[in-house]
Amino acid sequence: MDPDYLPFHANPSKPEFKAPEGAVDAHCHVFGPADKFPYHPKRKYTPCDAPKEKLFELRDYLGFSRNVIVQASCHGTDNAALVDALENAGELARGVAVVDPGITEEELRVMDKAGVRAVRFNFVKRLVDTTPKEVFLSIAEKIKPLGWHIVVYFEAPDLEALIPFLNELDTTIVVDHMGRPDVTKGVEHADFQRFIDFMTSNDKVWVKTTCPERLTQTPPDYRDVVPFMKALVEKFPDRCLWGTDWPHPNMKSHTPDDGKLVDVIPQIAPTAELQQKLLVDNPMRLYWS
Ligand SMILES: O=C(O)/C=C(\C=C(/O)C(=O)O)C(=O)O
Repeated sequence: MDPDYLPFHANPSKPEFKAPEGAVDAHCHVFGPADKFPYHPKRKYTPCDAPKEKLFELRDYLGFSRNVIVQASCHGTDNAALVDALENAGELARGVAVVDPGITEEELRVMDKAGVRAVRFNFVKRLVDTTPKEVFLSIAEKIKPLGWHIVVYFEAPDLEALIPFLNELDTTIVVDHMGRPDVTKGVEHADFQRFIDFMTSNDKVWVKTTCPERLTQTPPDYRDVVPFMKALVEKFPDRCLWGTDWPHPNMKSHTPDDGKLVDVIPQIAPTAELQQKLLVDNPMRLYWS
């Protein structure tokens, strides 16, 4: 593991918040173990091993029932660890893969059978090299027959330039980590309002109200991020997802306590109805329907 990154929390606290029956951790990863699922030679970071057994143990400990496991850049387009976890979890997990443009229909069918329901387009420059938009568009065409959607990961300054490309994608789009707003600018700043306007004018766009631990300027206090998460849940209650982002790769500021992340949920979704949509209805409609 890269020496300056922190491993995931060995003993997270038990959350005070009781998630509703069937709650879904809709953004998490499995890493390695490296001796069985090696990391990509062109990766930009090396995480600590974070195997499926630890993820499923955390799921149960936090009071959740299902996972949506997202391929991370450290495994590149080798989705073997992801597929292994999906096959082990059966109906309790779905996946988001990262694929090459040359992927075959048969390879896609195998992934779909395992539980993959989306591909991920990563635009975060510290994680991946630039992929030509034509390549992403060709992948978007290939997944259409399967009915998969597209998860996108970008940083707030990139949104304006990405909008024309995102508008070309005629499928559901799910934005990771709220498009990574700069929380020092406040909810009313033009940057976050641009994201809200983008979601308002495109009902195909969903958002993950995730990663206060990455966005906060006051770790491990996440109060500066809550207004952003809460605003999205209130404005788009039927198009929000929540996740732990376990095992929290590339964290340097602190080691997130997953139990404390769960306890942020009632601050952003203060009613049982909003919690049901955020944690059960929305992810079930998108990944298990
Ligand atoms: O885990 C996350 O979702 C966030 C990060 C990493 C990745 O998503 C990835 O490697 O694909 C990050 O911001 O470093």
